[in-house]
Amino acid sequence: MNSQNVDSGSAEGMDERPTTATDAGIPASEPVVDLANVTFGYTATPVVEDVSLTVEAGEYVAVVGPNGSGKSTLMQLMLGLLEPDVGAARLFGDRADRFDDGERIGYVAQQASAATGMPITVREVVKMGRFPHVGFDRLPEDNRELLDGLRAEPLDTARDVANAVSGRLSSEDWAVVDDALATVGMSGFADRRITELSGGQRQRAFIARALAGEADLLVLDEPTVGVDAESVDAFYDLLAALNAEGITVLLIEHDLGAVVEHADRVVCLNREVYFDGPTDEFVDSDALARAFGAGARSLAGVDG
Ligand SMILES: Nc1ncnc2c1ncn2[C@@H]1O[C@H](COP(=O)(O)OP(=O)(O)OP(=O)(O)O)[C@@H](O)[C@H]1O
Repeated sequence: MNSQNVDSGSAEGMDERPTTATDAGIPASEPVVDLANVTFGYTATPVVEDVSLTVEAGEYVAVVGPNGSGKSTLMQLMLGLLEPDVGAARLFGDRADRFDDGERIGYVAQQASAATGMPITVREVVKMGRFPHVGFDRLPEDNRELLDGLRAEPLDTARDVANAVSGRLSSEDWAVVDDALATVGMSGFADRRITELSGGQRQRAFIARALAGEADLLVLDEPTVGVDAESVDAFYDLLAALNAEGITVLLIEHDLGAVVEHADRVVCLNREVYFDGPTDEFVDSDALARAFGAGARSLAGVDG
């Protein structure tokens, strides 16, 4: 285990995170994302055409492409938020549009949209990550087991039932919340309002929410737009540490310099896939110029 706390180097909170696809309950052969010949258009004209790609558990994949090239649309197809006109999209082995295990996915939006109108504290944001895990689902399905629990450990079992009925977080849930805050280096900001944070801190709080939800896929849509350069570096260090723990990272990124530095694999899109492969091969290929047009000369300086 080598997770990092961005601020202090602590590895708290990551000990129980699955490290392999098999540990995570996913058959090793089951891709996290699987698109087969997917075509989609909002109108009769496709904005994503004949895209086939798979993302395996533990990968760090960046999707790049010019403005309007279909990146967000592709992400929505991957997550089952849009249905392909042609082809098939699968998520953790299920049809993406029928996938109902949402807590497995942590979504971090552009910070501009994440920032709006949330006068709640960081801890409250992170706590939301636990909501799918609380409630009746946590109680034993078998009544006999519940009765046995009441006999053997009446106080603990009664408290579990009360928590389930009220949807309250248990002390274990709060420990997960605190661990997630520590992992992203935000323990000291737990009681700060989310509106009173810098862009980079806010994005780390949203990552903590995903960790508290025990997500094993992180989907990030241009997460560092508007975040200052130093915080951007810390943010990517955090993503790398989480990926090293086995979390699959799927990143839409505008900043090609960051992609080249951090992602293992690049999918370069402009309606169709222009390139899909290891980042160093992308750097050496002509995919960038073809997808972005003749003006795209420098990886670090391209305005996607
Ligand atoms: N809800 C929608 N209804 C109709 N057209 C849409 C919708 N969303 C996106 N489009 C169009 O689909 C195309 C692809 O858009 P998309 O947002 O997927 O691209 P993108 O690569 O994410 O762009 P950007 O980098 O600017 O965020 C664009 O031409 C866009 O105008």
